[in-house]
Amino acid sequence: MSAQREMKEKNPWPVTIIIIVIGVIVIVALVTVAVLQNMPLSQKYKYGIVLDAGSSHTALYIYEWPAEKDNNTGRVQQTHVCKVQGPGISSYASEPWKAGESLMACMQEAQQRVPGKRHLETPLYLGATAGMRLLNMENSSASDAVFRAVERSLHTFPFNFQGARILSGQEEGAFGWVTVNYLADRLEQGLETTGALDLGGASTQISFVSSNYDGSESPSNSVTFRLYGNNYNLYTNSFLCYGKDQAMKLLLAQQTLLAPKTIVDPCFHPGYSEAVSYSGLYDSPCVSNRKPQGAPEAFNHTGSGNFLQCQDVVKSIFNFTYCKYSHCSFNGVFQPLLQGHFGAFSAYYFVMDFLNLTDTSIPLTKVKEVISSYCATPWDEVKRQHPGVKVKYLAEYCFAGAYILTLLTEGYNFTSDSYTQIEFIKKIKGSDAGWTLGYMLNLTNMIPAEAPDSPPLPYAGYVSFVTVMAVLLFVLVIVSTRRFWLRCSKRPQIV
Ligand SMILES: Nc1ccn([C@@H]2O[C@H](COP(=O)(O)OP(=O)(O)OP(=O)(O)O)[C@@H](O)[C@H]2O)c(=O)n1
Ligand SMILES: [Ca+2]
Repeated sequence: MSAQREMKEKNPWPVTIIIIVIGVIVIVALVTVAVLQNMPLSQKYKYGIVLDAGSSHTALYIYEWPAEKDNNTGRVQQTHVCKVQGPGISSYASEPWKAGESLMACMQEAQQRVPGKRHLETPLYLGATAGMRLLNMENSSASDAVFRAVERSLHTFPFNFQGARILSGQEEGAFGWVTVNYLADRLEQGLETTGALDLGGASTQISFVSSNYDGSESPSNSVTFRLYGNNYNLYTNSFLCYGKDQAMKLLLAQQTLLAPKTIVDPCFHPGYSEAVSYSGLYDSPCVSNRKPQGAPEAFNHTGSGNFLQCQDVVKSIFNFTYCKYSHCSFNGVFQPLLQGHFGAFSAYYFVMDFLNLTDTSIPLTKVKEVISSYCATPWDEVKRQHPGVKVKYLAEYCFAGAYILTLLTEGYNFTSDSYTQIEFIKKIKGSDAGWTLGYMLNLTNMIPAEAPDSPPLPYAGYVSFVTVMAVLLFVLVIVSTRRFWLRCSKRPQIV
């Protein structure tokens, strides 16, 4: 009996096995709890909706971001875009209710796309740009009526509607810059920023950071931001009437002064011929003061497809003669020296993409040759070659190509070297380049002024650290237990 007890007391294994089992259970429990407790929550998303009420069209964008990273560095991305059928809301000045009506289909789509339980908290914004700026200048009660109609429609949806308003040109430029740099991760990482070039239908914006610009020379062109702990002094300018459609009106108005009945336009294809009404041409404040006295009802707009002559006429809509600052772009507007990389979007992209000229390593001389050859192509042949493209766009790509080149090189002073720093873009990482994302990020305070604190270890590092430490601790306990038992078993037994 006493010999059996002795044997049991000298054999350490049963106790060691129990300790190992308990130890393994403790480690597994410890690591599991630590990992689960600190694991990013299962992906729940929040949403935001922005309606871009541009001069030529309206588009609805839905953005989403991980719910738990609300006020942090969580990636906000575009999940859906809906193109509103019909023209921009400013075109409904004479029947404002139609402006509200036009948004219904895209809004219904948004209602389907955003999960029902998020509807009430989802902010909805409508921002109008140059088309409404012009309508407001021309007839403010008509622009108010359009806004009332649009607001009435938007209020019928269950979202958190934050209002409809006209953005200033400065906001439009600055938020386009924020969008481009946010999407390319340049702000969070404090990298050198990319400039933004936006060509709309009625206005065009240029925004960039230049190290020789502190904002003092022309304060109205300066916007300052503090984002993720960095200060930015942004130069931005919006040229009202220098969007693609209004610039074309300036060009036509210029030419009708010389030939009021038939203009032979070098920026349109040979064989092109359209009747244009004077009232349609002069319906915008960009040109209304130039309407010739006793103009006929309509004029005949024909094309000759001559790129060099087209460039000359295009140049005539810019004023390069006066500048009260150290440097100017055009029309006496201050512009610091260009610096860095630029993203060019909206009509810059549509036009250059159509002309197969988005590659900016193509030398400017070659770019001119390509546009020149497109302009010289007879109109019938152009239509035959591009049956799927809207005829209005097709007719205007010759003018638009010449206009973009003139705006960039003569207007903003891009050289054959700095032209290569431009990238014609539509989307960045799946989200459209444009002012809407920057606008929403700003209004929802989603870009912090200071860089957020981050945990000392990334999640994977944290998990590895906890596991290694727990295993080490376990090995230590086992080794100590075995040593203890071995020592006990070697001690002389008192019988
Ligand atoms: N495939 C396309 C699509 C659009 N356009 C033209 O691109 C111009 C600008 O379009 P957009 O950037 O959508 O202008 P808006 O936002 O409507 O105008 P704004 O920003 O001035 O208010 C318009 O003249 C339109 O005719 C084009 O040439 N080819
Ligand atoms: Ca626009």
